[in-house]
Amino acid sequence: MATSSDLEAARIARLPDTAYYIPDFVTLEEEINSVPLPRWTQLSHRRLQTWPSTLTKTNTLLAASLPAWLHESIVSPRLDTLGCFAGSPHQTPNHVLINEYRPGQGIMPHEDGSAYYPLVATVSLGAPIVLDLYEKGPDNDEKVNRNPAFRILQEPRSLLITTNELYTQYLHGIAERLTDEDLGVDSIANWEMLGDTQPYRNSSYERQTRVSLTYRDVLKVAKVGNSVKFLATGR
Ligand SMILES: O=C(O)CCC(=O)C(=O)O
Ligand SMILES: [Fe+2]
Repeated sequence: MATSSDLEAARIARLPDTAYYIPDFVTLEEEINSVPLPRWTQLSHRRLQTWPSTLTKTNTLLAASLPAWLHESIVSPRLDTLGCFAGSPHQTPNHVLINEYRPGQGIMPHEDGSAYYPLVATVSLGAPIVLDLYEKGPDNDEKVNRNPAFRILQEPRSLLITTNELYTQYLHGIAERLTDEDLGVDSIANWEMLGDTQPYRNSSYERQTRVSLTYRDVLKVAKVGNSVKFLATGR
């Protein structure tokens, strides 16, 4: 079982502090069983699920448990064993965003911001994808460069953790492309840590549908009465 010393061994040494990459974090069987329930919000560039609910305008989570298939299933206990949320206020994730990217879809460079403890744990399912990291601009909200400062290849079934300065000082995004190119030891920060470099022998691959489960700890949680809960969840 993965423990906190495994986390140290998984640090991506070529990146600013701090990112961790663990290939084969979930098994093929677990991957197949973790296909999310149909609760998608269609965005223009991808589909999104937010569990247990979207945050309020003041970035507050209305207290509610994550559904069992997200929280009691394999992933959360494994994250707890790794100890990655040990320093966060609730010591365990309380919020999960699930993104689906079809070929050609992506997510604009952005930062996840101060609503969350500065750590995101991302489980990738279905297909590989490249995550681009950009340095922040002088006004702290625009990317400096058109080109990413770093690129991380996320294999299906892998876990990627981004935290500390990498969370606060960089933007991250996924390019809207049909093919990820220029894949190799020079351009991919976690190349030596990949479970399988075979698919990238030709230094590129055609995108297929990829799903990401991004686990976070929302700092502000409000206990709510039943009436408010009803409004928030529609149940
Ligand atoms: O799909 C990913 O790996 C990144 C998703 C992301 O940046 C987000 O949901 O904030
Ligand atoms: Fe993000």
